[in-house]
Amino acid sequence: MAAPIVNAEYTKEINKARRDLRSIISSKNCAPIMLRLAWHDAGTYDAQSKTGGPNGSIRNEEEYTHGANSGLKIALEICEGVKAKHPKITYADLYQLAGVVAVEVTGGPDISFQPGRKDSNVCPREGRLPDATKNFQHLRDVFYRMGLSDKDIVALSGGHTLGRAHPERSGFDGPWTQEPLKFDNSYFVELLKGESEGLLKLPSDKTLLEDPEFRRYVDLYAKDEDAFFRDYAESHKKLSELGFNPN
Ligand code: HEM
Ligand SMILES: N=NC(=O)c1ccncc1
Repeated sequence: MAAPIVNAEYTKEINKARRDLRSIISSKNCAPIMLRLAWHDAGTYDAQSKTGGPNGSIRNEEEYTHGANSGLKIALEICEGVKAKHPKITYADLYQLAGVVAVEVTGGPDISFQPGRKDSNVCPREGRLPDATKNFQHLRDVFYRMGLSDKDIVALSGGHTLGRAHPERSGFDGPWTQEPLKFDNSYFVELLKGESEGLLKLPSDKTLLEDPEFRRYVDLYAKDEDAFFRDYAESHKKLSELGFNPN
């Protein structure tokens, strides 16, 4: 499929869709699942083969039925309503815009959004997203494959400041923080606190404490929310533009 021409008309549609997404995500309290959707569309990227990535392919049943994507059809259906109002916007741009708005409306950092992603119906094989039961080596294997760094891995894991796990989706249960609709550095504060009644820590979260390079960033972000916001915004933008060269 061709990349959209990002002219004044397309930019106007993006701005209208951004306003619609702000209203919908705020009123439905669905920021967490919208952020997860954006991350799952982008997180399939393979830098070596230049396949996968933020291209809207997750809208296809072949991909949204992957185990790691369990529950995401809810977010896809919400996006369909916005797509119907703004048909010229690609799914690839729409999902990444939803992710940026989800962070914004929950009090997180502003993430600059560059439109122009093209859609693809080529679905990557299952298994490109990280496995919550595995450790720091697995995280490096998956994120390095995308072309991301240790700092990106820790900063982006801070996305778990939002939302919760659902037993029927992943087998895990519960929120990571006391305020799962507030984007802040509490994921890292809780990580350093250790086990807390009712709060979740995945094995893939706890592994960030075990590796000295990861641990350095956990300590920084728990202490300095501005540093977390700065690095998160940079890493989120990188993730949302994997394989995409804005003109
Ligand atoms: C580092 C590797 C990661 C692993 C292994 C992982 C794993 C998981 C799992 C198992 C869930 C629970 C799904 C459910 O039961 O609903 C989840 C939820 C979530 N993840 Fe991740 N995740 C990772 C990274 C990320 C990243 C990079 C982001 C975004 C920047 C993110 C954002 C979210 C959000 C917002 C939720 C909550 C969704 C909801 O409330 O419906 N995760 N993650
Ligand atoms: N954010 N990541 C996820 O939701 C997830 C990733 C991998 N497997 C299950 C769920």
